Amino acid sequence: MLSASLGYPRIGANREWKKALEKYWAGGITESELHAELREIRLGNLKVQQSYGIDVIPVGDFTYYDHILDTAVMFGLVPQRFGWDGVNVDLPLYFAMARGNKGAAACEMTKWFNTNYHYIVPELKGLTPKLTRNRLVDAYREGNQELGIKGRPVLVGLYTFLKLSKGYTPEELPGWIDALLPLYGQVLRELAEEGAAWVQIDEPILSTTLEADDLVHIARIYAELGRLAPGIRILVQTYFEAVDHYAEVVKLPVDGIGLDFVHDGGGRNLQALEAHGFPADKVLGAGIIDGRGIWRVDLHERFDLLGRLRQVVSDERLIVQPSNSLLHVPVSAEREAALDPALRGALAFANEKLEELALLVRGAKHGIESITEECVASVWNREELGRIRGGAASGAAGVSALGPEQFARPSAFAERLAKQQQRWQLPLLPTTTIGSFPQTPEVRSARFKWRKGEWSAERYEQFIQAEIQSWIEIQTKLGLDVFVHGEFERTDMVEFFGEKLAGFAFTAGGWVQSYGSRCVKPPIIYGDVAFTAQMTVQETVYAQSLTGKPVKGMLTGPITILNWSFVRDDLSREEVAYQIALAIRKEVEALEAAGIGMIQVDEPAIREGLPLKRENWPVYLNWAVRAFRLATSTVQDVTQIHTHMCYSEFGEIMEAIHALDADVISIETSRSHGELISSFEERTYDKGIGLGVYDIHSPRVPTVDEMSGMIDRALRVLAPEQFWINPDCGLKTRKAEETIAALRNMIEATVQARAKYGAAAVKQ
Ligand SMILES: CN1c2c(nc(N)[nH]c2=O)NC[C@@H]1CNc1ccc(C(=O)N[C@@H](CCC(=O)N[C@@H](CCC(=O)N[C@@H](CCC(=O)O)C(=O)O)C(=O)O)C(=O)O)cc1
Ligand SMILES: N[C@@H](CCS)C(=O)O
Ligand SMILES: [Zn+2]
Repeated sequence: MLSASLGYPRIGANREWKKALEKYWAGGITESELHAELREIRLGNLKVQQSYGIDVIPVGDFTYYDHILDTAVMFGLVPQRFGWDGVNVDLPLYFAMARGNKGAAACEMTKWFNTNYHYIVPELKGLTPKLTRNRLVDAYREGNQELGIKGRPVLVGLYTFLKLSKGYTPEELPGWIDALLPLYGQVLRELAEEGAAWVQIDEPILSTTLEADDLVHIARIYAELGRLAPGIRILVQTYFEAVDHYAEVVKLPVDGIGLDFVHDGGGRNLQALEAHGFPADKVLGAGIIDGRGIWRVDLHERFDLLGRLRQVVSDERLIVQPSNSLLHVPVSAEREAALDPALRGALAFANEKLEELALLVRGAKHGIESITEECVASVWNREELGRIRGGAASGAAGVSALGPEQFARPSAFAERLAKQQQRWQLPLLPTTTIGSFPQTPEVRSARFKWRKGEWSAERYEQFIQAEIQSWIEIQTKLGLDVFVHGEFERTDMVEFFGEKLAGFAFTAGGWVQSYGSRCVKPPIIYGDVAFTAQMTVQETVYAQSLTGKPVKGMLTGPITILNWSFVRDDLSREEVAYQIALAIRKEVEALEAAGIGMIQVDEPAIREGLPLKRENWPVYLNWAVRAFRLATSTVQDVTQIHTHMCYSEFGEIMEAIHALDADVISIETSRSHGELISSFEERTYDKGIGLGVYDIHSPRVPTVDEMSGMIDRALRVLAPEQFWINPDCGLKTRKAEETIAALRNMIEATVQARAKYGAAAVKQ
């Protein structure tokens, strides 16, 4: 029996990766310095995995931005607008695809399955693939030569890659498979020549709901790859859910299959394995340690699971591994000494997970007695955690006592709208932003000084007030219609609320990559969530005191707080969502009582939480919508509830979006080049809506014409009376100059649109 890792966090124990990239982008280090810094992190990652005694160590999972972008670039899939010479994809071009440059908009970015990791969407239209550089050979060679580690290269599977790409029709899919097969074959052959014995090919698409054709294509791909590259053994890796077609998947003509035994719909992979057996000529990669959660396992319980797997698969064909790449968890819990020891003891980040794997393999090889001490400790850890959780006031039980009126606004939308229009007298096509303004180094450093005790709370508060004041002035000068206070006091839109609500803990260094160099520090929900004190009223009321324009209160919704936190595993997610909803509702009510008449409750993660299997969608969407409504329904008709969503494909959940019953919604649209707009073609969406008119994740300032184009496209399917003009998302990642320049252009595009659509609106 061996242990394996499927991928390791790139960011470094202290986010060295992020810091190096950002220094390079800011011109602070040269390209060769960047290469040297990232090389050190990359090799360091391999060494750590080796030091935990992991037998099979992944190579090629490291990246300079995103592994899907790497795959596209490896196959020369560079969209024409970047003017590629067709020879070598250099670093500026690579980063331009991710972040945009002066001449070309960035590629789209979207959620990686149901995680908060975002990948760059490959664009295939009009392109012919070719192998540029075999980056897996480079990675394998480096590990081998520098550290003597004969790693297992990781590659995203051809079918998953194509399914996540855009720019081709369903009829063109077989042609794309044919075009990529020889290239995948060449990559694998070259790896074999370099000495790699195995390759891990990730096909998480196998864990989603598949159509009949999908399996036919997948079987053809792997039959063909086996023929093209007979010298290397292939492990097809699935994760994030059970595979629906177990018998077909394990029959694929490959040498190993990786299955997730943690996130498998309540044991479906295990049931299938026990019912159908496992082919005797294949290796099973058994994902038995949670690669997405952060709780230490009960080693006894995992050992029992391993025992059941060993009944079906012999030890020499069994590899014990995390359920998925450890990319989704922080690096090490070692830094978390400030936490309550009971909580600290129950945490397993990437390194602790590797330790758990090594222990399980040791137990299997030498008998469970060889890990008795660790088994006892693991049980004790979980008991201690239960002790500090306190008595569970179950959210669902609490919710069942709430009447239906708690989940619905007192009046229908049309009635509310009339009262809100009366109150606000907004112009046609009102302009607003999504909430955050630049979190400059000064803002972050002020917070850092306050946290370290160098600044008093009073000084920090004054600093935040000065930022708010300055941005109220900027919004006034720009001529926006609905203002925001700017969220300067927040580290992150989820972590901030986690720090203020009961039931949450937050870490010192629990960072996880979200997209590119941007990281998040998800708070940990370990106990019952409850409101303790007002969280946002002071800053919002202060901002409102400086202007006659409405200032939107700005909160994060229950589903987003849930999805972007690490969540306790002893209560259902639904119950935890209701607990959060009731806490957020208290803040909504406090804002309203303080005179704030527009309140935005952001739910950008609602789509991301959607189960991978379609049959599980209705149940999730039902409780997600109920949680949002529970948080927002007790306000008066004249109080306008806004919500916001970004970086997901929303077309499929329009009905649920409608059911949220928010008065106004803003949705990211421009980074996906306006694709969402077609979802409104049926013209059934009747509430206020702002489809983002520019991409905020790119440092590039969009032109007035580009934004006018977005407005025109949207107004082909939406009425001007319901349309709002706003950027795609919050502006915290942008510099002040970029933000002001882009908003100035947005206002200019609005002025032009009002002139163009105003007359038509009057006529209607
Ligand atoms: C809107 N999005 C969000 C997602 N998920 C979230 N949890 N939050 C989001 O806003 N998912 C979808 C999208 C896109 N994703 C992201 C994710 C992350 C960012 C982002 O800007 N991240 C920041 C980190 C923010 C933060 O918490 N900062 C802290 C700590 C700052 C820090 O590094 N301090 C230094 C010292 C500073 C000094 O001056 O000395 C240190 O600790 O070493 C803070 O503000 O206090 C990032 O930079 O990665 C955006 C979108
Ligand atoms: N209000 C948040 C939403 C981000 S999804 C912001 O503006 O940053
Ligand atoms: Zn957003």
